[in-house]
Amino acid sequence: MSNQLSLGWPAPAKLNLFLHVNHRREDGYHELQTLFQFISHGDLLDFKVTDDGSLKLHSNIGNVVADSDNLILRAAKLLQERSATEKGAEIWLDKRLPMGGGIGGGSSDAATCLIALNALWQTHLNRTELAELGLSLGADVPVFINGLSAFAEGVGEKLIQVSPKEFWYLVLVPDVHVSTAEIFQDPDLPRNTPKLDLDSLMSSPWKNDCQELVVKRYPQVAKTLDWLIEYAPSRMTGTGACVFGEFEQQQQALDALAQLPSNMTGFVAKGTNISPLELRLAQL
Ligand SMILES: C[C@@](CO)(OP(=O)(O)O)[C@H](O)COP(=O)(O)OP(=O)(O)OC[C@H]1O[C@@H](n2ccc(N)nc2=O)[C@H](O)[C@@H]1O
Ligand SMILES: Nc1ncnc2c1ncn2[C@@H]1O[C@H](COP(=O)(O)OP(=O)(O)O)[C@@H](O)[C@H]1O
Repeated sequence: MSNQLSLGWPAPAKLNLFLHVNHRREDGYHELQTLFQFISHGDLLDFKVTDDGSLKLHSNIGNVVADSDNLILRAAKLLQERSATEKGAEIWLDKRLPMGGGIGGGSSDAATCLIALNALWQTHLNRTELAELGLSLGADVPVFINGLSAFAEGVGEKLIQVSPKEFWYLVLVPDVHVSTAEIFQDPDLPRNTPKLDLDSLMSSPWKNDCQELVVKRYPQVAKTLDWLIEYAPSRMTGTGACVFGEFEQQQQALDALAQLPSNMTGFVAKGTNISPLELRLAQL
């Protein structure tokens, strides 16, 4: 595989179909219960394996963040260290997902990088080992490595496979950045939703415990959600700012998108319980 281009590795976004905050731990992190589903919209990565150990990232939007902070380069470096491979890579990122919107673009890029380079470098780590590496980069990385929609507990690392209905979603992207750390530090965040068993959670109405607070703090999120809720059952994903409405048919979601005021942005995507990354991996 050396020095060959390997094109079209998807890094799909995720939605948190529900998100419950159960408890703040001694270390400040929060115990969550959440349901992750992938959607058919994401970033795309291309790779060229090199023999000199160097790592280089190019992107359609220039510097995504400083190289030392970029989750793609951090993931590649971790895999090099863990496997002691002497190989390197040139990586091209086609960034399509909004950053910091609660749809997991950075985490998904990191997961795709780990899965793709593990295959291309032939470093032979298994999924559990890759998920462990990924967790050190972010709480949402393991679910992207696993590649299956999942119910998650802990800080997101304890995963149980589930298959929620694959709706069509209209995802709206409010023009505001919501910091995950800031929301989890806010004294007004409710953090006492009782832990429930999976069957009860799947059959109760789904909610996001961060939504009320984010809506209160960020009028742009409130306005966007108010608009969307007229068209479909709608909620916020993660700690925001993105919100999603669920539709039975693609056309219904597209019709709503066509009505979107010019000062709002969004896209239509399908919920998918198997990550598009799995399908790409199977093509090798
Ligand atoms: C809550 C979720 C749900 O998907 O939100 P989104 O980021 O997707 O919006 C994620 O698990 C977020 O994971 P991730 O984005 O990796 O969070 P991190 O960077 O690890 O955490 C940022 C900060 O948020 C707080 N934090 C994060 C996760 C958690 N379970 N409890 C916390 O208290 C911590 O203060 C941490 O320093
Ligand atoms: N490759 C990357 N893509 C996006 N964000 C990245 C990347 N590498 C590092 N980051 C940083 O991670 C933060 C969270 O990214 P992202 O996963 O998009 O947010 P969220 O989890 O809220 O959807 C960004 O604000 C950015 O500073």
